[in-house]
Amino acid sequence: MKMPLKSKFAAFTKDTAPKKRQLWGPPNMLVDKLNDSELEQPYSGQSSRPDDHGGFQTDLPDDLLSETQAFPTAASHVNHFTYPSGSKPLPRYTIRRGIGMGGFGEVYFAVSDAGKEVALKRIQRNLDVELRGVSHCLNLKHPNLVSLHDICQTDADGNDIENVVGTSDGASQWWVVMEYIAGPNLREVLDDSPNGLPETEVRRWFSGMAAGIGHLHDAGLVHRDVKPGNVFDDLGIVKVGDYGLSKFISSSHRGGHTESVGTFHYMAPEIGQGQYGREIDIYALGIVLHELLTGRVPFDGESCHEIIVKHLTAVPDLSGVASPYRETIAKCLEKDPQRRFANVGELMRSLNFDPTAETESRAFVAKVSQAGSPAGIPAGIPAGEVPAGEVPAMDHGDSEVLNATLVPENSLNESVAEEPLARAIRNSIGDLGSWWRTLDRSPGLKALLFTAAILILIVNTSWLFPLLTLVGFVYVPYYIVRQMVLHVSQQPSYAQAQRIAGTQTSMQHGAAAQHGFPVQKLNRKQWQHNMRSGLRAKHSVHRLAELNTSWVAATFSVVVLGLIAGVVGLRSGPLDALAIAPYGLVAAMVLFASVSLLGLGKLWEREEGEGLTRRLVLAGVGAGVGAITFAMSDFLMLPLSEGMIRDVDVSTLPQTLYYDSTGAPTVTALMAHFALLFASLRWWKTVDPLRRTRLSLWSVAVAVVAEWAVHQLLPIPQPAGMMIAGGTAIVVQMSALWISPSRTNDIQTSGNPAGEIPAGAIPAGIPVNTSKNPQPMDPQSFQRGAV
Ligand SMILES: Nc1ncnc2c1ncn2[C@@H]1O[C@H](COP(=O)(O)OP(=O)(O)OP(=O)(O)O)[C@@H](O)[C@H]1O
Repeated sequence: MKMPLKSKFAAFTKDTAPKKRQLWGPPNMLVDKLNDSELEQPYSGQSSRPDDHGGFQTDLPDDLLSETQAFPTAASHVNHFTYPSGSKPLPRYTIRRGIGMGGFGEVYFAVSDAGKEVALKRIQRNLDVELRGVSHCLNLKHPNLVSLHDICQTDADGNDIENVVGTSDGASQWWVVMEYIAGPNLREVLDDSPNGLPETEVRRWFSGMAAGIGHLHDAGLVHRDVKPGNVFDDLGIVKVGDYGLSKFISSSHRGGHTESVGTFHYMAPEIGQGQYGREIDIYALGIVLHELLTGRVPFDGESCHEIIVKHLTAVPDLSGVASPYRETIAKCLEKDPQRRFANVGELMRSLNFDPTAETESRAFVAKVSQAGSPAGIPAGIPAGEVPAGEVPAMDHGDSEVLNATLVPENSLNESVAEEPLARAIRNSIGDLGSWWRTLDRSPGLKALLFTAAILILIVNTSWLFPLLTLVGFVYVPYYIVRQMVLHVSQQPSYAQAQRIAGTQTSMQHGAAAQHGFPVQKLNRKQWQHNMRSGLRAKHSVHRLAELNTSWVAATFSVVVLGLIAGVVGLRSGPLDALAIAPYGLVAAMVLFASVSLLGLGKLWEREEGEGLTRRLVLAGVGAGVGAITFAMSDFLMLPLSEGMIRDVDVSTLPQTLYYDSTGAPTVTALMAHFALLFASLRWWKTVDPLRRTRLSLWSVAVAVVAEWAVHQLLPIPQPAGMMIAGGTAIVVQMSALWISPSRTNDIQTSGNPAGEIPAGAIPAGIPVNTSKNPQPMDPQSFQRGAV
């Protein structure tokens, strides 16, 4: 049974977690509640252990627990804060209380020596912090962003470390000093509203989020962790927090970050491919909008794997969402990042947000309604009156430069960037659509305008149609070639990019590794299962480009094999057209068969497939090969009877239907022969990107033996038949896409041919899925066991 999101979070936060709203409120009140005498009790020495529910029990007194417990995510495997109230682990700041714990570490409420209230985030686990570019984040100012004040490093004794650039050693400690937000976060608000929020509230939260995230994008940053838990209500102003951090913490250490199951629900499909463009934020915004409206996320499941697969493959059910939210969410949740909104402004325009109504998202107003004014100037405030320091010192040109420098991991994404003309057309159509929707005219007048526009188009078809056809003739080949070139340039990293569902594995590995457990490898079936999800999610343009690449490779392979066969076969004897022609015929047949099989393989790579249907289709391909063989031999005037039928007495052949009086096969015999040959072999396995090795000589041998067997029933000239069968098996394997299991790292490749996980490789308590039909592991039980 599916667990509602709220319960899922509740399961993680467990019943030990108090309503977090109790923790919020005016800070002074909180400080009062948590008086120092209570808080100064030493935290160390308190034991924690897994309880029956997968949460934790603690020996801390209940009343203290109710105020100070760390709880918010599954990552809360440490259930008490390191620093008690009154301590000064960071010079100039005194900790008042712990607020909560997330994927990166603990968050404290603290007060500076001068009395400024701040939130201190202690980055745990000796993470590498790359400070290059952090200053840019620190200097961002926007009403809808939680301000980052500083990032500091202290040594083991709590002293400032002067030279902060670099990575932390074991003894030093990183701290993020940020604006303290007293209000609730959106996760808590949504947990209290299982059916979603009223529309006005939806608009307030969403426009504030969009404004903050839009500003980040303009500054060349991608948030990467947009989720309700990172959005706060600060006295009516919506603020987005936790930005930038994931960028500056070395990716090799993000295991903890992904431990929170909540994150999976907002994870764009391309993240598994290492793409971190701003489109992932647009995707997450779409998910949050759905949740704001309905109280549910569009993709939920029993396990993180199920959720990821849904992100990759499922079409969201938006039937319960009213227009225009439905269309907007659908576009945000497009699997292909290029089909989503190009930017946050476009997203907001699709919702017809009335800029004047969203007072909380004033910066967004500034951006949308005062296009051209510096981003971040609240609407209604003349630029000249903006307080000093409120205007970010960058323009859009700077943003582009920053994009290039701050989002380097997204090279894959950059290279498949939408074709400029297509983007311009798409944007224009989008703009036209939103203009039409916002056009303040009566329905009658709108209908009249619409009819007039159609009429104008019809009247002008005489020149419009040829013009568009001409443009199409130029543009379509250009588009395909562009995609091919871009795709081919990405081919070397393809196997790596296919680690989509491997994200789950990485997450499990990350969690296991963090707890010091040996990392478990997947068995072959599990690996294939995960990889197949990635293949399924591939965009059809990429599929087409791959197919083109394979076809080109097949042509080269055929030429090379043909030359080799020719050199070997014609090394002695006359070198005339009649001698060369049979090799040409065989090469042409191998090419035709390979091209057809590669095409089918591309169609079938998404599924394990149903054998019988595929064999029937293959029989059709074989019949085609036979027919063309006959036609070509006729055209080249190659006798099919001469010396090539072996082991067969011509008089025994069924002449009326299959063979003529000389024993030469008719077109029917050739068609039947190849139909039988193609249907008898599982060619889809031979061209499967997930096959065991790129070129299996065993498959080639099987094809040749099968040809020999069919030849015993329906003889054809040999060794031409065997050359066609064997040659096809070689060419398709050489040219079909192959994802190397060893390059993807996740599979157990050696020492265990059966692919089973060896007993004892996994510590007790971590569930191991060894079933024949691998089911994804449940992150909750995983973490329960792991901790
Ligand atoms: N600036 C802040 N002011 C007040 N509370 C904050 C602030 N930043 C974070 N918190 C709270 O601290 C707790 C931990 O936050 P943190 O961002 O570390 O974790 P998270 O968002 O739950 O997980 P992750 O780090 O994986 O995004 C949460 O309850 C969050 O609401």
